[in-house]
Amino acid sequence: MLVAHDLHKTYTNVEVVRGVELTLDTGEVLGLLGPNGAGKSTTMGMLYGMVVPTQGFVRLDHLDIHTQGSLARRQMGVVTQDDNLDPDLNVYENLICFARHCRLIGREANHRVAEVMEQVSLLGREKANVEELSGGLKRRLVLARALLNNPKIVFLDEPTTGLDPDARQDFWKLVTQLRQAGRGVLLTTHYMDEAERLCDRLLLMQQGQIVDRGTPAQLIERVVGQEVLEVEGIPAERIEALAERAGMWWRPFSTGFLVVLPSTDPQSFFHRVEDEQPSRLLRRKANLEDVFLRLTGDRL
Ligand SMILES: Nc1ncnc2c1ncn2[C@@H]1O[C@H](COP(=O)(O)OP(=O)(O)OP(=O)(O)O)[C@@H](O)[C@H]1O
Repeated sequence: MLVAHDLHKTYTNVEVVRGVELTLDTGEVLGLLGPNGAGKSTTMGMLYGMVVPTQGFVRLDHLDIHTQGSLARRQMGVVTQDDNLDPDLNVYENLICFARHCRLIGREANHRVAEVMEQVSLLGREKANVEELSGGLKRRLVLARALLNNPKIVFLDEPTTGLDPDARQDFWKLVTQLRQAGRGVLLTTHYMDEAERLCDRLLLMQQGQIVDRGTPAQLIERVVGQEVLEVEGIPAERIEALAERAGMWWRPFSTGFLVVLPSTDPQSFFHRVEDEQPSRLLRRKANLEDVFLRLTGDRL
C-alpha cells in the first residue's frame, strides 16, 4: 500500500536520511527504531508528505505523496511527537475544527466526531478543557483527531513517550484495534517492549540508514541469539576472556556486563561464569533492547 524508494534528505550539506526503502501493508504495524537523531522523524515526515525528500519517492497506492499530496494525505492520519492541540478549545471543539479541515460538515462531522471519541474511549469528556486532560487522554485525543478522516495509514511518532504504564497499555490496545481494523500503522518508539509487543516488522535506523530489518523474533535470533547473561561483580578482563574463548559477544551493561550465551552447551558457559562468583548473575531470554545495544552500541 505505502512504498518508499531510495529516500534521502539533506539539511545544510548534512545527509540525515540515506537511501531508505520500505513498504507498509494494510493490517500491518511497522516499527521504525533507532537512537536519537537517527532520522526516524525525518523519514516519517517524508512518508506523510511534510518533509520534501532530496531524492527518492513515496507512493500510497498509485498516488505520489509529493505531486498528489493532498489526495494522498486524505488517506493518512498523523500523531506527531507534540500534542499540538488547541488549548483554547475543549475536546469536542478540537475535533470538530479538525473535522472541517477534513471537509466534514454538519451532521456527518458530528457523527464522525462521536465515532472517533467512542473508538478511543473519550465519550463523556466532550466539554473537558484540553489543559485538564492527563497525558494519556491528550494522546488519545490526538489519535482521535488523526482518525477523523478514516485513514488507511496511521503514523504514530513516539506516541507513548511520557505516559505511565497504564496509559501506555491503553494506547497499545488502540494500536492493536487499528491493525485489526485493517489499517497500516507506522510507529516510532524508544520503548523496546512496545516495539516487540506491537510491531509485525521492524526497521532499525542508524545515522540515516536502515541497518537491519525483520520481525522482532527474527532480529533477536539473528543479531543476538536466544539467551544472555547479565553479570555484575567480576572484572571486565574475566568476562572478556570467557566471552572471547567461547566466541561470544559481550559489552558493559548497567553496572556490569551483558554477554550472549552460546547456543551449543549454554549450561557449561553459564557454569564457567558462575565459577567466577559474580555478585549478580541473571540468565534470561534475549530481547530487542539487546539487539539495539549490539547494533548501535547505544541505549535507545
Ligand atoms: N529541519 C531540520 N533542519 C536541520 N536539521 C534537521 C532538521 N530536522 C532534523 N534535523 C536533523 O536531522 C537528524 C535526524 O533527526 P530526526 O528528528 O529525524 O531523528 P530521530 O531519529 O527522529 O530522533 P529522535 O529519536 O530524537 O526523535 C538530526 O541530526 C536532526 O538534528
